[in-house]
Amino acid sequence: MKIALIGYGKMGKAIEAIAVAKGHEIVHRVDLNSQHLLEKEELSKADVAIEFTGPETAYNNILKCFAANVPVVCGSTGWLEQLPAVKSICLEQHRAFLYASNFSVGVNIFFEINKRLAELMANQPQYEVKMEEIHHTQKRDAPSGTAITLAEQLMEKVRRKQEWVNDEASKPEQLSIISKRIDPAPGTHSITYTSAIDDITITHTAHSREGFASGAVIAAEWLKGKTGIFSMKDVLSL
Ligand SMILES: NC(=O)C1=CN([C@@H]2O[C@H](COP(=O)(O)OP(=O)(O)OC[C@H]3O[C@@H](n4cnc5c(N)ncnc54)[C@H](OP(=O)(O)O)[C@@H]3O)[C@@H](O)[C@H]2O)C=CC1
Ligand SMILES: O=C(O)C1=N[C@H](C(=O)O)C[C@H](O)C1
Repeated sequence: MKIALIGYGKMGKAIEAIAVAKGHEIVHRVDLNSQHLLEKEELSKADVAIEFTGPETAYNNILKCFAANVPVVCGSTGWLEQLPAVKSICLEQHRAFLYASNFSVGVNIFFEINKRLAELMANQPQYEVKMEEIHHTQKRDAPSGTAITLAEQLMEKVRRKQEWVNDEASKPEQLSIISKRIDPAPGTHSITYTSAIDDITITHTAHSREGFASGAVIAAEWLKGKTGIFSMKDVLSL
């Protein structure tokens, strides 16, 4: 498979190592100095694009992939307000798009555990709940995209929490997400339910970027030749 890597930083390089080891060809490595590779004629040489740049650039890069009719796997976080627009353009233009706030198999299983635990806690108001995420100091967005996904899943079930705040909660209906930036943490997410009697904590700790990168390559292999909007739940049949 011919892959265009849009974003050739920490993730782009980790994805390249795994893709090449699996026999894929990297046809473009796009960073800030090689924006011409996002032109239609260049991008359309790829079977699939994998986009890991950052919050300010993801939206335009995805639209460039749509313009070139290249399926796009996007892992950039911090741009979720533009996600509805991307989805409607994808459907209008019959393109292929797969977004995940976290591509690791472990975190996608953790998402399912989070939903089930939240379901069990829905009618247990004696438990207060809060979240914590820890990442390296180069991370530009807070809270992490993964933490936002976890918070949204939790609030869907635990209706006493109505909004997340990236701070200590000041109102009972707020869900606190505390963000810590400590090197070299690749990504740790915890959810803790606390009552007067006990605590329950679930934690996912990434040991490296390998899980995110290999999940993105699996997603790209899966997306090639498809049309529509997908998630890792589709890829992993969860
Ligand atoms: N969904 C997931 O599983 C994961 C998501 N992420 C997310 O992925 C994103 C990237 O993370 P990471 O690799 O650590 O970040 P880095 O800062 O290491 O890399 C970002 C790369 O994007 C490039 N870039 C910036 N702007 C553009 C642009 N307009 N077009 C093309 N390339 C551009 C940068 O180029 P230059 O070097 O020239 O500045 C750099 O190569 C973040 O949003 C992060 O949160 C990270 C890990 C896992
Ligand atoms: O920027 C990172 O590094 C990571 N970003 C993703 C996020 O915002 O959730 C996924 C992972 O935790 C690493």
